[in-house]
Amino acid sequence: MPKVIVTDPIDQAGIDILSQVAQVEVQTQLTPEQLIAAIPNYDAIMVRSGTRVTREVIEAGTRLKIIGRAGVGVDNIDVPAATKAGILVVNSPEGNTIAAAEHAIALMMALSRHIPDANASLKSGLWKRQEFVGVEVYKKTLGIVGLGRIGSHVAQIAKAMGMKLLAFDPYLAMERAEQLGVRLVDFKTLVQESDYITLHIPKTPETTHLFNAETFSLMKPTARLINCARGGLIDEQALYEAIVSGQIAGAALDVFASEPLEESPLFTLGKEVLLTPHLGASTEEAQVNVAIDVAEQIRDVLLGLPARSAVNIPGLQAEVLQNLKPYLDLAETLGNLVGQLAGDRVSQLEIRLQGDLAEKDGQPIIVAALKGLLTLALRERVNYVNASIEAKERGIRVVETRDPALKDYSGSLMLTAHGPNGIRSVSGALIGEREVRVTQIDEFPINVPPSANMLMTLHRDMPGIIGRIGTLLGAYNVNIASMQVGRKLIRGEAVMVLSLDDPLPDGIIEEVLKQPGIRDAFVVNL
Ligand SMILES: NC(=O)c1ccc[n+]([C@@H]2O[C@H](COP(=O)([O-])OP(=O)(O)OC[C@H]3O[C@@H](n4cnc5c(N)ncnc54)[C@H](O)[C@@H]3O)[C@@H](O)[C@H]2O)c1
Ligand SMILES: O=C(O)CC[C@@H](O)C(=O)O
Repeated sequence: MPKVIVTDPIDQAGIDILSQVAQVEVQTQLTPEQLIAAIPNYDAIMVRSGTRVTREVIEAGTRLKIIGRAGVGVDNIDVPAATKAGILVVNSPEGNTIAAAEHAIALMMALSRHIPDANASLKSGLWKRQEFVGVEVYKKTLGIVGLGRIGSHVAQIAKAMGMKLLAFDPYLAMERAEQLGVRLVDFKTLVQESDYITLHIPKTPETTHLFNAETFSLMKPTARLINCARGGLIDEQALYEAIVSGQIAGAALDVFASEPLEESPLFTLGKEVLLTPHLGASTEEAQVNVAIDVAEQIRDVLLGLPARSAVNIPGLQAEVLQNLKPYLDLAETLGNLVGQLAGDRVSQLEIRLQGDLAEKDGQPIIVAALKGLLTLALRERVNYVNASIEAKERGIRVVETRDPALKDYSGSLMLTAHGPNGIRSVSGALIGEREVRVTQIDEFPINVPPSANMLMTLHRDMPGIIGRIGTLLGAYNVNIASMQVGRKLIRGEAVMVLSLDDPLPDGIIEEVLKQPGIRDAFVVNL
């Protein structure tokens, strides 16, 4: 039974799902060193934001197939290292959207009305009404940086509260902003015109310290900044100085450059600063959502099914995989076959999508073909996650071409590889819905189903050749399941493909090559 380790508090609903297919161990107090020592025993790890899944953890995780992040941000996971190792990373892109958006709004309101300080003051026995006079958000301008899932929901709530909305999101279509009643502006305009600014962007090199001393100098002295997205988007020291100097009015932060936050100059400030310990996703509902969402994906992947929210194989979403599955099998088979023909160190692979297949998304089919090709060298170390990276690292140039006019099958695929054995090509198609057929090898038309043990010859078409090969295999006690010959001209060059019930014993290829008329012979395992 596979083993899954859960290293952050996860709702029981998720543990129950994992337990359907795996032995689950919950260990939420591990040090980084203890995690590295433990990880070789597990097939999957499930985390929230509390565990750092570093390169060292990934490299030690020799059995790992999947890393599940019960939440959105994957900045605590070394995704490139996981991709390189062929480990799938999945998250829950929507499970905590509402929770995070509501927390941002809660922070904005609590900051505006000094609720935490007023509460603490009253509980300490004081009745100070004058000290906690706040400001209204009605008719104020809210600048939303990042109008994705959470930013959009914040926009909807803020609109209902009577706020004017601006957004900065260079990757968003104008129509989407219009639908939400938000004016898309450049960053400087947003910073200068907003009374409140709320951040809903990922942390990337481009967004790190987006709010720094220079940004604060552009903001209104009455402006307040909310960050419920990621630590590191704000230069916290510069924020402290901007508040102390009166450059801006205040800030409410849920996330910090270093977590858990143990010391900060912001701790010394009063009601103009409001801090929560990364609680954006901490609602009962969100924790159930993300736990179920990610646990289901881990369960499915351990059962050999696709994941619906894979972070490191964009383009291979579950529905796409389901629809394309027969074609992925075809591409993988042909990739493997053409690799065996072209020899080690293929420098270029051309993938030609023909007929109806030319209308489909080529990316997953290319990945499957590369997986088939690289399986020859990398065996089980290559998969859909790392096939493209491994191909790139090996200097394999990938060329995608399309020929919708070719209608010999409803959809067919031709792969051409440049390798030490020259430029070799194979074609294949699906018979019915999902039966793979190899339909051409180099220039020779054939029609063979792939099988685990195959013998292929290139030879001169001449009487007696089929009989001699049959007799030779018989002498080695190898049973022939099916045989196909393809040729372009009578007594010209030809190809023979035999599907065998038994593996070919060592030394037989040398014997085949000695037969008259045989130009080349290969064992092919598909
Ligand atoms: N505090 C929490 O507990 C909590 C909970 C959930 C999510 N989050 C964080 O909130 C953030 C937003 O999550 P989401 O689900 O809305 O993500 P999303 O991917 O749906 O939206 C992000 C938006 O940011 C935009 N964007 C990217 N780079 C940008 C840039 N340089 N400038 C402006 N816009 C940019 C994208 O175009 C996108 O529209 C993430 O960082 C996520 O990790 C925090
Ligand atoms: O795990 C958490 O509670 C935080 C999750 C949040 O930061 C996210 O990016 O989804």
